[in-house]
Amino acid sequence: MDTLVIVSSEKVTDILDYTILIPAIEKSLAEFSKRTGVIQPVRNVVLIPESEGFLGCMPVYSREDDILATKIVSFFPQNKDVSTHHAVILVFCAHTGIPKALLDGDVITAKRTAATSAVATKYLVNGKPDVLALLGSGVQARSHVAALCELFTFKEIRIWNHRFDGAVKLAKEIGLNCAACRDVSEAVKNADVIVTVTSAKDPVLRLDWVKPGAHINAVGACRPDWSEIDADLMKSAVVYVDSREGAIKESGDIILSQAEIYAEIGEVILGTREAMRKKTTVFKSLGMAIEDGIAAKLVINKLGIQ
Ligand SMILES: NC(=O)C1=CN([C@@H]2O[C@H](COP(=O)(O)OP(=O)(O)OC[C@H]3O[C@@H](n4cnc5c(N)ncnc54)[C@H](O)[C@@H]3O)[C@@H](O)[C@H]2O)C=CC1
Ligand SMILES: O=C([O-])C1=[NH+]CCC1
Repeated sequence: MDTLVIVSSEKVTDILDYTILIPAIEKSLAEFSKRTGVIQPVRNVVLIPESEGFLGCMPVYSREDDILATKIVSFFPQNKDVSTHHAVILVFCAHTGIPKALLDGDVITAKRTAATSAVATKYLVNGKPDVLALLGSGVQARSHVAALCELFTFKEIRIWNHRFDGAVKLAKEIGLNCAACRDVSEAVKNADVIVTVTSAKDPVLRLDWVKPGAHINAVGACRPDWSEIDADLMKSAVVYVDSREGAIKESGDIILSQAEIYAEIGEVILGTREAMRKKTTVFKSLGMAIEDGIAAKLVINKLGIQ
């Protein structure tokens, strides 16, 4: 085996800028929805009952992008002093199958998920958004603020968390235009963009709290029996997903509510499905291996890894 290069989270952080990541993710979402050059099975998951978590394996091949890679990601929701998600991404030569690089996947997972929501918001938000509401105050909440602020200038950012001190801490980090809220209804009132990034297994966001025409990035609840969004909201919104196949197998928000999927976000980017900006829209994100593969490729290209 040729030398396998190990890429640390520090290196990934240095290289992976949203200005390059967001357009690359946009292109890869479109590529995925063309159904021609990307082979990506639905995540294979081993459940770990003791910790109510899982280990997921996410392989992908993209002919167009010359990517052969797999992410392995763990989710231990009860972790207290360490992160709840950990990941590595193994990149292979797409022509020989020789392993090339092993990258830390924590930062890539945080940034590519937020970049994906930023792309979905760009296509689905109704006009220029002033108010952003985040439900959850962990890793993804932080990366979502950074990615969304790359594309939009919010007058107000509101944070709710099931533990109020988490919301207060994040609000202080973000600064002046940001407030911690004690209730979800207060956080999302008149919000133009809402991001749900919690480890909740039951709905935290309800239909009657959401402004008609708002755009919601529903990022948590990645198991078929978990949900973050109540069924009435799911059924009344226009629902977009990253992958139809993934959503009908993994998303409790969709399975439990029986909401209809209108389109993949890649189809909107391709122009084959409409962006219903004036309606309330939900982008249900589960996370795709092609997002990890593209992000990993940006990093290894920059490092000159052949
Ligand atoms: N769609 C995607 O591509 C990805 C989705 N995720 C999901 O996003 C969510 C957030 O991930 P991270 O920020 O990395 O996790 P984190 O552990 O850093 O943050 C989780 C947040 O949820 C809150 N929380 C925990 N239990 C809760 C409950 N029962 N009800 C309400 N809030 C609760 C925590 O206080 C914390 O603010 C998770 O559901 C995770 O699985 C994570 C990575 C990728
Ligand atoms: O795509 C991803 O890496 C994940 N989605 C849900 C948990 C981790």
